[in-house]
Amino acid sequence: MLTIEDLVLTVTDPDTGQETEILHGNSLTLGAGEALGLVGESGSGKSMTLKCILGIEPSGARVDGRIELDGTDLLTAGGEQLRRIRAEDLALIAQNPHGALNPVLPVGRYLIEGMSDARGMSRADAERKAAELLREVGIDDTDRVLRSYPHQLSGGMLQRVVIAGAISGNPKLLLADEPTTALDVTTQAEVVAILDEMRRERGLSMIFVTHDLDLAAAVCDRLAVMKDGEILEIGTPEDIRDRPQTEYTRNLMAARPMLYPDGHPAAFLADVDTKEADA
Ligand SMILES: Nc1ncnc2c1ncn2[C@@H]1O[C@H](COP(=O)(O)OP(=O)(O)OP(=O)(O)O)[C@@H](O)[C@H]1O
Repeated sequence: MLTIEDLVLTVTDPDTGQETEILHGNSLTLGAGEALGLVGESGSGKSMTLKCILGIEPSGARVDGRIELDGTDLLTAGGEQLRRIRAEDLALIAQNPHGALNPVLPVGRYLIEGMSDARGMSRADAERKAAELLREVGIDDTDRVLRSYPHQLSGGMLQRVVIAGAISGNPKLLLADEPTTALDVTTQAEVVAILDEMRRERGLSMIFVTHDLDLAAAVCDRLAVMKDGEILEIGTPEDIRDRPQTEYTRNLMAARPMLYPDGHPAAFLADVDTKEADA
C-alpha cells in the first residue's frame, strides 16, 4: 500500500544557503495491514521520513524520489487530492499527546468535533462514537474523560485519547512517532499493547518509529534499521536479531535493554499484574 523509492531530503540553511542532505535515497515498502518499525539512534532520520510522508518537512526543504500510497504519488499529487489523503488516509500519533490536544478545550471536543467536522456526523452520533472509541482504547469512565481538560489527565490517558482520535477517521496508515517515549514504563507497555491491538483488529498499516529495538520487534512485522539518514537493512525481527547484516545493527542489538523479555508488551504487563497481585 506504501512504496517509498529513493527518498532524498535536502535542507537549505536560510542564512548561508548551504544544502545538507538528511535522507540519502531510502527505499521501503509496506503492505496492507503490515507494521514496519523504523529503528535507530537519535538523529538517524526516522522522524524526517515520517514528515516526508505527511508532507510536513521543514520549510525550504526539498524532497526527491517517490512516495506512493495506494497508487498516488504524494510528492506530485495536487493540493486538494493531497489534502484529502492527509486528512482521510494518514493519521499521526506523535511523542507528546499535548501537541495534538488543545489545552483550553475538554478532550471530548477534540474527538467529537473531529468526527462531526471531518465526517459530517451528527453531534449525538459523534458523542456516542467518541465514548465507544474510548472504551476500545481501555477507558471506562468515558463521561469524565470526555469532559476533562488535557492537564487533568495523565500522559497515558491522553495518548489513549489521541489513539482513539487517530483511528476515528478509519485511516489506512498510522504513523506512530515514538508514541510512548514520554510515558513511564508500565504505561508505555499498556499504550503500546492497545495501539497494537487496535491496529491488528482494524487491519491498519503502521510505521512505528522508535529507538527501542525490543519494543519495535514486539509489535512490528518487519524492522528497518536507520543510521545517519540511511536505511541500513530491513528484515523480520528474527532476521535482525539472528542474522544482522551490519556491524551497526549488531551493536544496536547488544546495547538494547531487555525490557520485554517475553517478546511482547502484553507479556510484560501480565508479569506486572502477577507481581502486583503477589504484593
Ligand atoms: N528543521 C530541520 N532543519 C534541518 N535539519 C534538521 C531539522 N530537523 C532535524 N534535522 C536534522 O535531520 C536529521 C534527522 O533528524 P530526525 O529528527 O529525523 O532524527 P530521528 O531519528 O527522528 O531522531 P530522534 O529520535 O531524536 O527524533 C538530524 O541530523 C537532524 O539534526
